[in-house]
Amino acid sequence: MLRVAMPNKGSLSEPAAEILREAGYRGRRESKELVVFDADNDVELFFLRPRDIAVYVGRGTLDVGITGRDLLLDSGAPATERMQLGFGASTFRYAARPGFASSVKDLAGKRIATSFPGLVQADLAKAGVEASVVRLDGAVETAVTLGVADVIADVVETGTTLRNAGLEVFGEPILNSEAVLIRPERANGDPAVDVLVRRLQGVLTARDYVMLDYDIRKDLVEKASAVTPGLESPTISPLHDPDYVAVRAMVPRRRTNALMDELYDLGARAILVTEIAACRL
Ligand SMILES: Nc1ncnc2c1ncn2[C@@H]1O[C@H](COP(=O)(O)OP(=O)(O)OP(=O)(O)O)[C@@H](O)[C@H]1O
Ligand SMILES: O=P(O)(O)OC[C@H]1O[C@H](OP(=O)(O)OP(=O)(O)O)[C@H](O)[C@@H]1O
Ligand SMILES: [Mg+2]
Repeated sequence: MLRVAMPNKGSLSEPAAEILREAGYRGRRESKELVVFDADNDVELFFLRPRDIAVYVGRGTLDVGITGRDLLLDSGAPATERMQLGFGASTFRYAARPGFASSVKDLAGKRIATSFPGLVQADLAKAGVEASVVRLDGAVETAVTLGVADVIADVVETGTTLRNAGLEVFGEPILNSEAVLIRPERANGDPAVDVLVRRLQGVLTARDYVMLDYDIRKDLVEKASAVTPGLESPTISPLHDPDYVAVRAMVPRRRTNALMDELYDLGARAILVTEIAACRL
């Protein structure tokens, strides 16, 4: 039985539940459910605090988990990334009142508030800077207003929270984070994990690609195939009219309209886009 750690709350919990559901696993019936047994897939899901997930997986108590890269690295737990999940993207950055500092080098002797002391200590050590780290549970942006710290280091997505607190980012981002699937560092190969990874990859592919179909004159098929090479190679099918063929290929969703324009200019007609519900590459 595969034992999976899932975030029970916070911004990663809904998209994490969603990607597992799309991959064919059972979800929670209500948000207070702590353990879900999915007999059909022989999987047990444990809903835990996002911050604790790397601890459980690092100890090998649970086989895999979904958490943020920032939480994984902050924990220092012996767990590693098995795959990126394409949601929960954010940066982890220093911020202060405008003009207070321009790089980590300016932080010597200063007080830095954060919920990620592990990440901050490591960044300060790398820069050879000595500063004091004030550990807070959340809403760290307010620490500067209240005089508890000079600087904060926190998760930034849109930057709205910082702006509202009158703060500005400075220096290089400490980390680019996103949701990741993690494994114990010393894990052995596990076929059940490989199945989970393949299923999740299928979901990501179905989200990122669409299926494109079109008809084109036979003499243009090489040119058209170069525009839509597909994953391996496009499917070319004969049509009743011997001068035409039908072409079918997966294309990146974000390029759909640009590719349709290009194909139309080339002479393709009956260009159709369809969603991919699921796939296994
Ligand atoms: N605004 C955000 N955008 C993207 N990811 C975020 C955002 N806020 C937090 N995260 C990510 O969520 C994870 C932290 O989860 P956690 O549940 O501790 O905090 P949260 O999502 O801020 O929820 P809350 O503070 O309401 O409990 C980290 O990996 C962090 O990068
Ligand atoms: O750049 P933004 O789009 O504004 O998002 C970033 C904010 O979101 C999270 O806070 P959350 O609302 O989870 O509160 P918290 O600080 O208590 O965790 C994070 O800690 C930042 O404060
Ligand atoms: Mg938060």
